[in-house]
Amino acid sequence: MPGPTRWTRRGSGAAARDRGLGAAVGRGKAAERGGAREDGGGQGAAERAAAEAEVLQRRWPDPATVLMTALGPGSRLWERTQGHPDALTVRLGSADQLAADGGLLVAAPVTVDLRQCGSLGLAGPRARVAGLARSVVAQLAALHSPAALEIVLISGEERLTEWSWLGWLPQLQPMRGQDCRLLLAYDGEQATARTDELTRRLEDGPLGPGWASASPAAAAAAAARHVGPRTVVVVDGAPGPAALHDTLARLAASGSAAGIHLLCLTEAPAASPLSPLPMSYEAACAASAAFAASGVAAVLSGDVATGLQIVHADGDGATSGIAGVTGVSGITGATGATTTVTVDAVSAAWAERFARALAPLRPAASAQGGAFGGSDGPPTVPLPDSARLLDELGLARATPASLLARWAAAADEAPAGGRALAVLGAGPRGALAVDLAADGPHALIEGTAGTGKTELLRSFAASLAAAERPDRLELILIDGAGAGAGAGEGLRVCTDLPHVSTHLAATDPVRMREFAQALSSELKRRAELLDRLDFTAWHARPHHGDGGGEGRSDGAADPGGTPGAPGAGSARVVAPRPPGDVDPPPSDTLHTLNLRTQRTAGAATTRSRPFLPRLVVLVDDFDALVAPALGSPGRPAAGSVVRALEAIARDGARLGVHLVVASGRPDRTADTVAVERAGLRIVLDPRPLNPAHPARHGEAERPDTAPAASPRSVTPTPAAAAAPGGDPAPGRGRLFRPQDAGGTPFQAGRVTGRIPRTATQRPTVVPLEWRRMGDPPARRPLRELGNGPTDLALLASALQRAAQSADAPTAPALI
Ligand SMILES: Nc1ncnc2c1ncn2[C@@H]1O[C@H](COP(=O)(O)OP(=O)(O)OP(=O)(O)O)[C@@H](O)[C@H]1O
Repeated sequence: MPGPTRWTRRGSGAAARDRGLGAAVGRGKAAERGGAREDGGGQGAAERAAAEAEVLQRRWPDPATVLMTALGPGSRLWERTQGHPDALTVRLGSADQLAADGGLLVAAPVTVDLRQCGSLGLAGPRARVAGLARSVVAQLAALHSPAALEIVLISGEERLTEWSWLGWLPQLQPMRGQDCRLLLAYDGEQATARTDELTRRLEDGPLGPGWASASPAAAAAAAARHVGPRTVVVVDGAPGPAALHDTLARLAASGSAAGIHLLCLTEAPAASPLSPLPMSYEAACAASAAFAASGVAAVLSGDVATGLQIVHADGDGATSGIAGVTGVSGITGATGATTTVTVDAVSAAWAERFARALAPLRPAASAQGGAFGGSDGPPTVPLPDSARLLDELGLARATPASLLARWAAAADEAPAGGRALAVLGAGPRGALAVDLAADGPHALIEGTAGTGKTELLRSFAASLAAAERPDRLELILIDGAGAGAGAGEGLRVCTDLPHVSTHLAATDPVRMREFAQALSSELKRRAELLDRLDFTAWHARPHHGDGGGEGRSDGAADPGGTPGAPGAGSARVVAPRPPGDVDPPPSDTLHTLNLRTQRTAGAATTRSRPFLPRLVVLVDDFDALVAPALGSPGRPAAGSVVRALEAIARDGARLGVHLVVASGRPDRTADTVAVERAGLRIVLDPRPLNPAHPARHGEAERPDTAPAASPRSVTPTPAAAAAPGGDPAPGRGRLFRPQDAGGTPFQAGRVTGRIPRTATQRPTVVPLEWRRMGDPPARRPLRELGNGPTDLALLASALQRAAQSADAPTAPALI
């Protein structure tokens, strides 16, 4: 950090002279001087100078123009996009300046480019420095959109009212997944949260974890290369311990390497004969370490502190001008002595009016590209510790009517053949969904023991079922470990879903072989039926007799109808699958509704078209099928089941058959076709992405660096078993789509939890206090009904009733 004694002032050789006259008077004097110059220099130079001054005024608008821009809103609103030549350049005031050709630029703007100076300190008597700071922040907010600039305030409770106008600015909304309502800090805890968020970005930036000790040259070089949105942090009397002040000082010195610029306010006597500039500057440095570390400082001057002098922290600008500062070199007065700058300042009422005008404005969606989060869509939010699938599905109160509406919408929107859409849970931008038809065709879930694979498969099944009618989507469930007596049969609870035609537990070799054979026959049947078409094309093709594609005719016109318009003939008639035994349904609900009776040959044969729903086969403990334990009952037949599944992996895409497998031992399954052909990969791993920061907020934004989160490998680690700082959080994972190397983090939605007491979704009322806006938002605690039904049971029951009223039968069981 440069010492306070190494300073350079710009703008005055006579600090005693306080212009303090306001712009109008200043302009009058300047005009006189300009007139004198005209006599000697000719009219042409004066006119050129006037025109040049006007251009400069337009380029760096004064406070009046800034306010009009917000109130309009004017065409200049948020004009400074990333890469704009004047981005992050703020006007501090105005001064008469000499043009290159000798003309006088009257009251031309004096500006500081934060990109070049890194951070800017503002020092002076409190009331005056606050007025200047308001003007600077308002310029930034008017000229830079929230997509290009975020503004953070770190202050103390004593400034609560003073900065309350910031609450209206859209730039204070958290856009990088910060865990707060607004980017504010009024106490030590909030200030620590904000500085943690900022320092993380530096650690992840070009200087890496050693950013704090990087040389000024390295920081400046990294800052020059920075692309992307910027952050201006207003530091005004930061609360908290000394360590926080040190961090702020380091941020002031090196933050620009990651696009972070501090605006540090501090109270100091105005530079005047009583307190010469060096003394005022040093007083300010002593009061604030962040101020001292700022690349450039503006110290108010004069008896009434309406002047301004600019100090460069390392003194390099002494002879050659200060990099990033315009308007102060060559300043001259009538006597030829350098003059002070007349400071820009606005009142609190001005700022309030300005900020309220911006409050309702948001950047157009087209302007958001490349902003925080890097892509279109809503801003990122931190992932919750747990998520309820039904909430993520938007089915908090799953009712048959809501499901019927969903299915009807699917018939309208989905491509021919229907969709296989599954919401996995909460993602950084809301519910995270995958479409097996579009993104798959197959999916792989990997994770060590207890990471939530079985639960995710259940949620996968439940969510697929909520998205499509049972006659358009069939589910087959396989418990690969199949230890018997319920153990290892984690998917059995899903057999209540009306879409499930068959459940196989790998316990009985005879049944397993039958199943494998039936599955292979089903593939063959589909291949024959489709002929050379693929599944979607087959459903889209015009049918003889009805003139329309099946995909549209079923359900679109009549959501309650049977798939395939009755009476339509198929080019090739293939016998529908014969009904077979199914595992005895464990559920009372199922018995009550007796939906399985619909899976009779009668139900199938009344359809004039062959029954061809999309089929998803979900397999838990796939590794146990690939490498069955010695002595496990299913071992002799496991190979036949695996071969049938591999046939799906190879040919399923064309046949409308998808595979979703979960493996706890990737080392055993890595070479299987099922794994190789999985377009969607999900890695469950409860560890924080960077163990050095267990409690990171906004990890959703982080690029993936942890080797265990690679889409191809899961390595059991002790850290996986227990996330530091608390219990392990099962269900935390990352989804890797093709061409998505970093993956998308998510918290898997739980579906076997008990229905929460709050399932009725009463509104929650939370008092919002300005001083608490920097806290994490209040979240409604999820309290489950201790002995109530599970969400899965609630959903299954609603699905059954919906299927019944839609007359949408399930496919006959495979065996
Ligand atoms: N998304 C989730 N939210 C909350 N709890 C979960 C979630 N997923 C799983 N759990 C809980 O974590 C525990 C382990 O889950 P699960 O059995 O699904 O893990 P697994 O990876 O299949 O384990 P194993 O490989 O040992 O079978 C269970 O108690 C389950 O209720």
